[in-house]
Amino acid sequence: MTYVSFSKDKPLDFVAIGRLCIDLNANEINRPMEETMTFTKYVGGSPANITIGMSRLGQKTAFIGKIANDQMGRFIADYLQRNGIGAENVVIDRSGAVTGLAFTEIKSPTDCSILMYRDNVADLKLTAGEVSEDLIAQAKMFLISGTALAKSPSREAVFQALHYAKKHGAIIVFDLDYRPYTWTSEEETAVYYNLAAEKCDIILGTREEFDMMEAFEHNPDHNDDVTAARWFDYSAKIVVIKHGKEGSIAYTDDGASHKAKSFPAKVVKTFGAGDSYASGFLYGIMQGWTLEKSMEFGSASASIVISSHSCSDAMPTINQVLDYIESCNSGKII
Ligand SMILES: Nc1ncnc2c1ncn2[C@@H]1O[C@H](COP(=O)(O)OP(=O)(O)OP(=O)(O)O)[C@@H](O)[C@H]1O
Ligand SMILES: O=C(O)C[C@@H](O)[C@H](O)C(=O)CO
Repeated sequence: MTYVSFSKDKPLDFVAIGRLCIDLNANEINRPMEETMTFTKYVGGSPANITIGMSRLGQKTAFIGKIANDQMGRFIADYLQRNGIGAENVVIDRSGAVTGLAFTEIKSPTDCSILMYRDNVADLKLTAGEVSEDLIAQAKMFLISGTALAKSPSREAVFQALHYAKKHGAIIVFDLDYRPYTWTSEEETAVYYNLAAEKCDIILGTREEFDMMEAFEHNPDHNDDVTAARWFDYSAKIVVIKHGKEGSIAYTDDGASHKAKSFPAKVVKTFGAGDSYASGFLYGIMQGWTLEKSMEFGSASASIVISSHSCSDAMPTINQVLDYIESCNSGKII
């Protein structure tokens, strides 16, 4: 099934731009963070998680970003290298910026939150001049993540990268990834998200994220059909609206749509669902699978990750996802 056409002769399957951070996930779970004493450190950052997921699924990947010139930055660089993710355009900050931290609070399997330390972070200091056109020219698929639009110079770096991706015919994905604490106002967010989304072939977001983008639009019922239709007037070929445990719905520019259920999960934490869903879904689209099969693969990938303590480390292989789907369909996992 071909919803989007990839340039087969390009050497890289997937390149993303945005934040490389550190997740510090509480070890003492099912309690507030005030009572948490220890954390486990993982590489994090939504676009980084998605890239790690694509790499775990056997895709040739690379990342564009900026890391701190300290132990955390070197931890991230080493992890990318160990996971086969090209880091030639991961720039080391020299201004004394730090690594973004995401402390996760797991009060219960359904009550999780993230405390993000985002002041003076290296990832938002990537400049347009540091973005490699040559690297983006090699990518079949190029992903941007909304949080990178939150501040300059990262904002300009993303728009320059979008220009390169359009120029070189990459399929452009926008994972909305709205994190309010990184923005000054919903209006500012909506303006920049909409400007970026107009250039993208595939847009993935939650109902709430699309609601934020529709601050100046008329969609009082938060209707998914209305949301999707808007983007087919621009560059979009596929629009995916995620609804948590209720599943997801995807639309294509030929008027088709498909609703997918979520898979059963022994939920440890809810976050990481979106990143793993994205890597699984995008993997399916790259293989030429149908919406239905791609959404199934993404949904199963999400259930695996939310049943795990980490996001990045838990990103599954192809066989792990296929085994999970088979186990659910045969009733071994309910
Ligand atoms: N509790 C759950 N049980 C099973 N599957 C889930 C659950 N929550 C989410 N998912 C799966 O993950 C997909 C994406 O989840 P969600 O809609 O929460 O995205 P998100 O908010 O971007 O995720 P994140 O929490 O990582 O930011 C859903 O469409 C569903 O397939
Ligand atoms: O995206 C972030 O900065 C936080 C992530 O690293 C974390 O794993 C998460 O929230 C995944 O969605």
